[in-house]
Amino acid sequence: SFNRSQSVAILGAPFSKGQKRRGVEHGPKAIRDAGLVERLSNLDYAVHDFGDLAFKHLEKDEHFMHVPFPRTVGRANQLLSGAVSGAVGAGHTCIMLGGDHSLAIGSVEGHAQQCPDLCLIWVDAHADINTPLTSPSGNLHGQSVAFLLKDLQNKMPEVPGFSWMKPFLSARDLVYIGLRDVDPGEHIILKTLGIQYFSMRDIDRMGIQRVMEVTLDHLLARKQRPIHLSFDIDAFDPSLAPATGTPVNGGLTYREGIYVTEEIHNTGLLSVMDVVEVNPTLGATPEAVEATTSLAVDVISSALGQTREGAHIAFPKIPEPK
Ligand SMILES: CC(C)[C@H](N)C(=O)N[C@H]1CN[C@H](C(=O)O)[C@@H]1CCC[B-](O)(O)O
Ligand SMILES: [Mn+2]
Ligand SMILES: [Mn+2]
Ligand SMILES: [Mn+2]
Repeated sequence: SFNRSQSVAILGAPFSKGQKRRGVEHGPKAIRDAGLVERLSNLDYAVHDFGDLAFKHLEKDEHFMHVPFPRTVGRANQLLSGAVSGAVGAGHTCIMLGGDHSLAIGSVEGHAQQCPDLCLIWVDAHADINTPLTSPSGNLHGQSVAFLLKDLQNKMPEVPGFSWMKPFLSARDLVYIGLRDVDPGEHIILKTLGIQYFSMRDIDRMGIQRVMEVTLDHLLARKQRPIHLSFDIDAFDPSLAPATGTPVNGGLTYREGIYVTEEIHNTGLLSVMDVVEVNPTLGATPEAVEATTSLAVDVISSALGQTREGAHIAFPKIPEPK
């Protein structure tokens, strides 16, 4: 059976072609510069930083319909898939630092190569479940989930660059938390597929404790299995995470976001976590960038076991004078 490893692998994915704003490719460096490795080393993990993947920009990469850079995005995700599969296969808990949210295609696919029974928790202001036929922008960071779901395959065209993969996830194995900006095409997909989601209104009604209880029961009650947590920093309120490409008012409080990751840690089943859409060039001030990057470090640390009540690994008992 699956048990959480004591070693964590950090994978940097400096990639931006799933959307149109420059700068999100600098996310991995900005999150590391906010002290990620030190913070994780203080927890009971061996930390292996695998560095950043080297993505190639493909010269000939014409639009597919209104979708930009399909082959570049597809190839990047093919590379990321192999890296995530390797890290999980080597027994690490894997932290993937984005980069834009199109990277979840490769991250979840690579994870599923090792853990085909994985479940996916998508924390985001957005559903990222447009198909090329419903997408208002064509940007692939708003379509990631549509590439993963078996239930959507007769609604998906063949997108150039993605022939290396096939869909593997069932709609029942996915839960959304934090939705507050869902496109019409996404809404009909969520309703038609009966996908379990908790919008910001649901969080207001139920409270985050009940949302997590229902989420983890929905995904784990029948069978314990590895969790893939795909965390878009724009799930947080823009007052907390301003340096991101598609901010939407009325997001998660700091305490709600940390409660989500504490509960996921406490399952002992976290296997891969994506932290995406940190764009250090979009902060209005250095303080705004720092707030966003340190929030990313906090949420990763919490998912890996940092607790608000403290811990005493270093002190087996209260020290006594000689
Ligand atoms: C684009 C603006 C006008 C809108 N408020 C916005 O953000 N919209 C979201 C929702 N659907 C859009 C799309 O599919 O292009 C945008 C994707 C965001 C992707 B994500 O990874 O950041 O979650
Ligand atoms: Mn988002
Ligand atoms: Mn997203
Ligand atoms: Mn975003």
